[in-house]
Amino acid sequence: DLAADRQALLSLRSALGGRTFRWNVTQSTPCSWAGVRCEQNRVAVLRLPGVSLTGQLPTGVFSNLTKLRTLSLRLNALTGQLPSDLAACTSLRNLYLQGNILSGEIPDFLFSIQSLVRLNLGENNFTGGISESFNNFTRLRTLFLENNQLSGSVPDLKLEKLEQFNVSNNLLNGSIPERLQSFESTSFLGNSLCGQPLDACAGSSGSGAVVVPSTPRIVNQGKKKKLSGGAIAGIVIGSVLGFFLIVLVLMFLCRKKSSQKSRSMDIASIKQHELEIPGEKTMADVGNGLGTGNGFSVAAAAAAAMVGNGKGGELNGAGAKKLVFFGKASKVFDLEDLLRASAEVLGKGTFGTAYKAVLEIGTVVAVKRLRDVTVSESEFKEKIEMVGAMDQENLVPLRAYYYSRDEKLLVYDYMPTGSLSALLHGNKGAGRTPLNWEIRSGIALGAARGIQYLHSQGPNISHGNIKSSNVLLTQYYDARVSDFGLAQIVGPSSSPNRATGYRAPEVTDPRKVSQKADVYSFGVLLLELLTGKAPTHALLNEEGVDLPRWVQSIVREEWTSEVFDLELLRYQNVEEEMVQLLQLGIDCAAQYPDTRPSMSHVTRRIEELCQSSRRDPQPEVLNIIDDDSSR
Ligand SMILES: Nc1ncnc2c1ncn2[C@@H]1O[C@H](COP(=O)(O)OP(=O)(O)OP(=O)(O)O)[C@@H](O)[C@H]1O
Repeated sequence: DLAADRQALLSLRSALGGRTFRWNVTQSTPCSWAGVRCEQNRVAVLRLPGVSLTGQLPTGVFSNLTKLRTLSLRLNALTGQLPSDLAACTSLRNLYLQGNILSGEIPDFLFSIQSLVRLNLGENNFTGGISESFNNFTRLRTLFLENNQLSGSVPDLKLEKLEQFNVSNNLLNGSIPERLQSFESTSFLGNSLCGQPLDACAGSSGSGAVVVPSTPRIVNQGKKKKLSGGAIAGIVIGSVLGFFLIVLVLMFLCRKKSSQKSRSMDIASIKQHELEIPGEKTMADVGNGLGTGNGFSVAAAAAAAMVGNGKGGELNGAGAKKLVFFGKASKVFDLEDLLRASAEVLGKGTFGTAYKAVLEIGTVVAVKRLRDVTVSESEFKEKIEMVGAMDQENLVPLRAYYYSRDEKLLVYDYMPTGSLSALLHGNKGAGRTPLNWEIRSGIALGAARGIQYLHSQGPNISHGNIKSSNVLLTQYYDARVSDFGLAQIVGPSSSPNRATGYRAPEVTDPRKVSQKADVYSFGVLLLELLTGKAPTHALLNEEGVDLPRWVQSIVREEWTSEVFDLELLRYQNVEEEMVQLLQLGIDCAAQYPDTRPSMSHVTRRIEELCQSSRRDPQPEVLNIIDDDSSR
C-alpha cells in the first residue's frame, strides 16, 4: 500500500542520499515529493534524474514498489549491480538507468519484467554478453545499451515492436542479425560488428551483408559491385528519359504559373470581394478590392491626403488619420509605402484578415485588417498602446496601427516560417525540416516565455487566444506569440471558432479569459506539439473526445509511446523528456483552474527539460526539481 511505498522511498533515500533529502518527510503521503507521482493511491512514477544519487541500489526497496510503472534514476552516480527485487516491479514499463556507473552482467531476473516498453541501460559499465533472453520483452520498443563493456555477439532479437535500438560503443563482434539490419549504422558503430548497415563481413557472401532490407536504411557506402552492360545501358536510357521528363514538368509548371497570375488578376477584377484569391496586388488594390461598397478607406484616405498635402507619410488631411508607430520602432516606412506594397492574403482569422505586404524598400510586414471592433476610439487606442508596449523577444512585435472610422489596421513584423499550426499540420512533403525534439521543445519554451511575460505584466493580463496558429516562427524556428490583446478589442466573431479545442472549460466569454485559462490553452498546445494532432481534429470530435482527454486515456493505459508524433519517436534518448513534457501538458489542461500550474512554473519546467535533454543538468535545474513539491 501507499504507506509501504513511502517506507520504501525513505529506505532508498537513506541508501542513496542525493537531493532526495529535500523531500518533506513529515508529510504522510509521498505523492507530492519531488520526482514522485502516484496513481490510484500507489507510487507509480519515480523520477530522480541527475540529482547526485550515489552508491548501490539497495535490495528490499523495490519489492515494495510493486505498482511502479516508470523508474528513472539516470544521470546519477549509482554503482554496483542491479538489486534482484527489481523483478517484483511487474508493472514496470519504463526503466531509465543510463548515465550511471552500474556494473556486472545484465542480470537474468531483469528478463522476468515482461511489461517493459522502454529500457535504457546506456552509458554504464555493464559487462558480459547480450542475452537471448531480451526476446522475453515482447512489448519492448526501446532498447539502449550503448557505451558499456558488453561483449560477444548481438543476439537475433525477434522484438516486433522495437523502434529504437542502440548497442554502439561496446566490445561486440560478429555479424549483425538480419532483423536488426534496418536500424541505422549509428546503432552499431564502435564495435567489431559487420554486415548491414555496416560494412559487409569479410569472406561472407551470405550473412547479413547482402540481405535485402525490409525498411529503408543508410546504405553501405563501402560496398562496390560491378554492374552488367545491360544495367549500365538501362541506367543511361533511364537518366535521359528522366531528364526530358523533368524539363517537360518544369515547362508545364512555368506556363501554369504565368497563366495563373493573369487569371488571378482577371478574377480579381470580377470578384473583387473574395479575399482568398491569391496573386500579387498592392495593399491599395487589396483595399479597393476588399471594400464592398465602402471601399478600403485607408487607400482612399491616403490617396486623397497625399494628393492634398504632397508629403506622404503621416496623413493630416481632414478625416485622414496617421499610421501610429510604437516606442522604439523606427519609422522606416509610412502609410504611402504601405499602400504601394505588394500584398498577398495570409489568412482569415477570428479578428480579421492578415496580409503579407512587401514594401518597396524590401521590408516585409504583416498587416492585420480588423473587423468587428466593438470598443470606442479612445478605448481602442488605450488598449492597443498597451499591446504595443509589450516588449519581449518571444512576442510578435506590433510596429504600428492605423485607426479610422471604417478601417483598423495593425502592422506586425512578418514571420517567415509561418505558424506552428501550418508547420505541424500543413505540407509534410519532401524538403521540409523534420520537427525533431530540439525544435519542438524550443518552440514550447519560447511560447511559454512569451505568455509568461504577458502574465507578468499584471494579474488581469492574459492572452486570451492561445493556439498553434498564433505561435509564429522566425527563420530559425524561434517561437513568437502573436495576437495578444486583441480578444479584448474585437467583438465575438461570426466566423467558425477555431479556438474551441483550446478553450478552458470554465470560459464562457472569450473576452474574459483568465491567466489560468491561458495555461489550459497552452497545455492543449503542448499536447498538439507532441502528438502532432490538431485539437479540433475531426476524428477526435466524432468520438466526442478532446485532445487532453484523449491523451490522458492513452497515457493511463500504456504510458505514452502511442500518443507521440511518429516523427518525434525517431529521435533517440529524449523519450523521457517527451513523457515529462506530455505530463506537463496534461497538468496544464487540468479541468479545474486552481489545479493548473502558473505560467512561470510551466516555463521553468520546460527550461529544465530542455537542459536535461542536452544531458547537462545545471545546478539551478536541480532546484527546480525540488520546487516541484511546492506546487
Ligand atoms: N506576423 C505574421 N507573420 C507571418 N504570418 C502571419 C503573421 N500574422 C498572422 N500570420 C498568418 O496569417 C494567417 C491569419 O492569421 P490570423 O492571426 O489573422 O488568424 P488565425 O491565427 O488563423 O486565427 P485568430 O485570428 O483566431 O488568431 C495565419 O495563417 C497566420 O499564421
